[in-house]
Amino acid sequence: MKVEIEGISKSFKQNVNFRISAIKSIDLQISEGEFLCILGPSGCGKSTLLNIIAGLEFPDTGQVKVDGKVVREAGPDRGVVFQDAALFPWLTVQENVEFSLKMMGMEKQKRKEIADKYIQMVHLTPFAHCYPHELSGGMKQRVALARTLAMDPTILLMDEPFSALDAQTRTMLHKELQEIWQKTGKAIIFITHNVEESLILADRIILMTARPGQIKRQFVVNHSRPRDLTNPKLIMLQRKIKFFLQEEIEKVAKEQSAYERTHTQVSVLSTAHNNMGTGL
Ligand SMILES: Nc1ncnc2c1ncn2[C@@H]1O[C@H](COP(=O)(O)OP(=O)(O)OP(=O)(O)O)[C@@H](O)[C@H]1O
Repeated sequence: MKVEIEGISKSFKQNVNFRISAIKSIDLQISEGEFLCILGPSGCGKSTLLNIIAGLEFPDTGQVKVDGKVVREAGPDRGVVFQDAALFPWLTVQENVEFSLKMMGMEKQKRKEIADKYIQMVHLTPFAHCYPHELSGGMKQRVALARTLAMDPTILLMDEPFSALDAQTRTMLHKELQEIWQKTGKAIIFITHNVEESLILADRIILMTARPGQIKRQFVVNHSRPRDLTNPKLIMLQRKIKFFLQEEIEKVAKEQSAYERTHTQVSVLSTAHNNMGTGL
C-alpha cells in the first residue's frame, strides 16, 4: 500500500480575526512496508499531518491518497496509536483488544484467536485478563498497539506513542516494534521529537520546519538493524539532523519571545491607560 500526500496545507481558527497556519504545501510519498519517522520542533504540525492521513482532520488544500484512493474519512486500512493508550478501564486486556472486532460483528471464537495472536506478539499473554489499572505505562501502550494491529491495518500511524515512557521501557518497545514491523510488513509513520528514537527506528526521517510545518530535509537511514547509535556514521547523521532541527527550534523560541514582548507591552500600555486619571 502506497500513501501519497499531495500539496497538503491546513490552518486553524484561533479567534474571530486570526487563523494559524499549521502545515503548508506538504508533498510526500510513503512506500509499502516503509518505516518513516516525522521529526520536528514542538507545534510544527506533525500531529496535524498524521491526523489528516488518518482521516481525522481535513486539509484546506491538497489530498492524501492511499493506494490511489483519496482519503475522505478514517478507515480500517489506517490504524492510529496515540501517546495516551486510551484503553477502556472497565475491560480487560483481552476485551480491549477484541472491542473493535466485536463492534464489527465478528464472531467470538474468531476474535479471540485474533486477539490472542496480537496479545502474544506484544508479550502480554500472562496479563490478558488484567484490567488497565493493573498495567504499567509500557504495558498499556502494548495493549494499544495490539488493539490497533488486531484490525489488520496496512499502515500504522503512531503519534509519539512512547514519549511518556521511561527510557528503559522505551528501548524495549523500540525493539518490539521493529520485530512487529518486520513480522507484519506494515508501513509505519511514526511521529517523534526525539532524534535518537528516529535513528533507531526509521528507514527515512522527514524533518519539518517550525510552523507552518513544511518539509525541510529528508534523511535516508541506510543502516542494518538493530542499530548501534555509537556507530560513527550514525553519530555523524545524528549531528547533522540535530543541527538542522536546532535551527527550527531557535525559530520557535524567537517567535515565542517576540510574542511575549508584544503582549507584555500591550498589557503595560493598557494598565497605564486604565490608571490615567487616578488621583486627579
Ligand atoms: N484543533 C485545533 N484548533 C486550533 N489550533 C490547532 C488545532 N490543532 C492544532 N492546532 C495548532 O496547530 C499547530 C500545530 O499543532 P500540532 O499539534 O499539529 O503540532 P505538533 O508538531 O504535533 O506539536 P507537538 O510536537 O507539540 O505535539 C499548533 O500551533 C496548534 O496550536
